[in-house]
Amino acid sequence: MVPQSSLKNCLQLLCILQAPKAGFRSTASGGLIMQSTSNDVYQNLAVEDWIHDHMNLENQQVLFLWRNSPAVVIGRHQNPWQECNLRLLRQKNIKLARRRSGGGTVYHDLGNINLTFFTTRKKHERMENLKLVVKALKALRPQLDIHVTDRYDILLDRQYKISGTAAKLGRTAAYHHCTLLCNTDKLVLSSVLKSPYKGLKSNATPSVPAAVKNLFEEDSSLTSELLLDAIAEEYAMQHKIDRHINLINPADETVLPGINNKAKELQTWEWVYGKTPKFSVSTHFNIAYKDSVLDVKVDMDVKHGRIEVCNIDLPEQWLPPALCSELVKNLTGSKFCPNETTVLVTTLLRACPQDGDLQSRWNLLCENIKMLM
Ligand SMILES: Nc1ncnc2c1ncn2[C@@H]1O[C@H](COP(=O)(O)OC(=O)CCCC[C@@H]2CCSS2)[C@@H](O)[C@H]1O
Repeated sequence: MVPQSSLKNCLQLLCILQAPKAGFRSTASGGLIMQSTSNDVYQNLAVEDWIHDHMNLENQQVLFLWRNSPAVVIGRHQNPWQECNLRLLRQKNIKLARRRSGGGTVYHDLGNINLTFFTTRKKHERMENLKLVVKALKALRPQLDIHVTDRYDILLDRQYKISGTAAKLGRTAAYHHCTLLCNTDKLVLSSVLKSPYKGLKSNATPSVPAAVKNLFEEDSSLTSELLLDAIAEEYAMQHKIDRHINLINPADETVLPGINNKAKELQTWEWVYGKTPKFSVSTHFNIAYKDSVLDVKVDMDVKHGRIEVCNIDLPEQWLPPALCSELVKNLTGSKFCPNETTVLVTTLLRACPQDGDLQSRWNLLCENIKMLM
């Protein structure tokens, strides 16, 4: 049985969210605080998209609070191969998401909170939002030494980053979102945000690495819940609204029509990898086989995540040139992706003479090529 009060809240939220954009009727309040019931990064980014696309923010600003299970979130114009260790992400089951705002790459887990401030484009004010966060933290723990930098990071003790910022400015609506490190796994953070890929050239936005710290390290009585409540309270006070946090389920199509399609789109390979700005890989690797060591040179141009031009340079006596050019031909046009390459090389190998020695060489070569991806 749903309690009467939460049913009422849910209906109120439904009315507010679904009021038609043009004829939106403002409530008496000038703002709304929402918190996601989901820890899925794609669903939460989809809520951001939904609010940005559907809500009239003219008389009503929104603060959206959310947390994710382990995920790496890259900026809109970034290259995931350049920014993180994709193999480690796959091994550790850490999701990779591309957001719609620009800027660098961050790591999320349940020890990190995310805050999204929605306003009209005209009222977009990153510094004000960050000052609000600092004020809330100071109200909670006055001894904290925290301040906002001119690149909109929040620093602890003048040197450790505890929050990173990015923004999306639409035609009329805008949002500013930021992280806040409370108790994130720093070992995982630093290991996943290290790229092992060599010889990569691109014009994609690079991240700006920083020394990070958790607020919990400074004061072990701090929890994500305490921080969220303190920020909601400060937001409510400054916007003169009810401090009630409206829970929102990002899978609920009755409240957020079309949300599931938005979440699906954010998970597609075409969005996450395919939106990577054009880049090139120019590298070489050694293959040790029997008594010799072979040097293999590989050059690739990758556009929309697909191999556009491919060159593999290796001695003729090691692999029949026809086979090498068949590999190059098949790689061209395919996704720069180890799974797709596995399927492709397995199919090619089936059509090959059943020669054990040749197969071993082929496997070694293909494994090394997959390691570049
Ligand atoms: N969670 C988190 N919070 C703060 N700083 C982080 C975090 N994860 C990594 N880092 C550090 O920031 C740099 C990248 O800094 P850089 O300045 O390049 O990028 C950012 O800060 C982007 C912030 C995006 C915020 C969005 C809000 C909701 S969805 S993601 C990285 O190399 C680490 O050193």
